[in-house]
Amino acid sequence: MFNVNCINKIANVGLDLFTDNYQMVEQFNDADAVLVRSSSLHELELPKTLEAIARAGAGVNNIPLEKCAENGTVVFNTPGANANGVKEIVIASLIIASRDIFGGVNWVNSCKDDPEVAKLVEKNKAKFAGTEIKGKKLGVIGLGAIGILVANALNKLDMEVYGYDPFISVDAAWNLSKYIKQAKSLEEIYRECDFITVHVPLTDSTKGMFNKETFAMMKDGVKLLNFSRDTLVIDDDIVEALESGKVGRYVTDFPNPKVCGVNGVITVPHLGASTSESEDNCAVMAVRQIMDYLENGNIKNSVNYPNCDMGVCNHVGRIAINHRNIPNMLSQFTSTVARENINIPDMINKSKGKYAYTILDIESPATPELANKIKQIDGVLKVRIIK
Ligand SMILES: NC(=O)c1ccc[n+]([C@@H]2O[C@H](COP(=O)([O-])OP(=O)(O)OC[C@H]3O[C@@H](n4cnc5c(N)ncnc54)[C@H](O)[C@@H]3O)[C@@H](O)[C@H]2O)c1
Ligand SMILES: O=C(O)[C@H](O)COP(=O)(O)O
Repeated sequence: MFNVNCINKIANVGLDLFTDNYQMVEQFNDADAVLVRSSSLHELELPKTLEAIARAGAGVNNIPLEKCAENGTVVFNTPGANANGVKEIVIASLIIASRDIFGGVNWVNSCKDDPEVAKLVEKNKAKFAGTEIKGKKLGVIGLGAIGILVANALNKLDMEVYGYDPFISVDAAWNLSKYIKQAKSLEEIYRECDFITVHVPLTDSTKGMFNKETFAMMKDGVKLLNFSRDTLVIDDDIVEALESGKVGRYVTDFPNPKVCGVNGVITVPHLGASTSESEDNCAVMAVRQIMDYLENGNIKNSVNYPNCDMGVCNHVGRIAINHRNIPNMLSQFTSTVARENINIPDMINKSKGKYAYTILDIESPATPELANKIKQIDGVLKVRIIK
């Protein structure tokens, strides 16, 4: 029986996939696997028994990835599962950044008791007029699951789209419309674009990427959309840029006390992925990945361990080992198994950065004694008997 703890609400269509071999538990410390959305796990102690964390979503800055890897806990996310939800809200946001729809709606509501409201509207509507997005230049920074959908969709709405992503994957590049112009540098995006939308993860290198210096390179009145993460943008600098007119509008999915209510800021309550479709997609993907890991030892879409797939075990036993990516690990595993006179008919070993993962299929039942011997090897972080 596997114990699963949900830290945030996870869509039922995902949870319903768990078989009778799984039970939901209230306590994080009792869980073999944890499902989470945006809650921060940074302050939590990780029980040694925690096998997996699945982030039902894309961003994993709320999870201590290295601490999890050291604990032998595999962290998954669900790439692309909520990308369409974000794409659609970005399209809406471009339009609300161009036309004062919110200002107009709020003003009409304030006139609701006036019997002459229809006449008033015709007299005052010019105050809320705007511009169209057709023909304007849009810079998309980060061409992953979301950035690609955004770039292609806005190009179809007749925007001139520039894309920037020095780490673009081959798959992503195949999916990018040939009409998207490749920006060779961020400066090119800043110099050219009327609208900029950012779709990169929050990392040490992207934190604060929008600041005084970068705003200075942008066109006057540029409109910035942030559906990625709060701290990509330096709050004091965006407020100053809005006050000076350098930035015309800032639409952000991440309200905070410094930007809420500031003139020119449109704050959305982190709604990018809050559609029933995105929530369902993320939950299903997260649950499937957890089940495959717990039941078969396979890793798909991990952000701290390598992908590793041996399918379902057709041999007598299977042992899965989370370990450091250092020399001589494999030969120590195989010789430990060989000393027990056990044959290894199949195996796989993959690495990702400092960490690696090995699955050994064996021709005898995997015993706790054998698992313990492997656990003693320096550099091993966790050993699991899968079968
Ligand atoms: N608002 C929301 O509800 C919501 C929903 C989903 C994702 N997000 C955020 O959006 C981010 C992107 O999501 P995704 O699904 O597109 O992820 P993704 O991993 O598919 O794409 C991220 C892309 O950013 C690129 N990148 C990384 N560093 C870069 C840099 N310095 N300059 C340019 N490009 C860079 C990567 O190469 C990758 O192609 C997530 O990390 C998350 O923070 C927010
Ligand atoms: O990174 C993500 O997937 C989004 O920010 C969505 O977060 P949420 O699942 O808390 O809505």
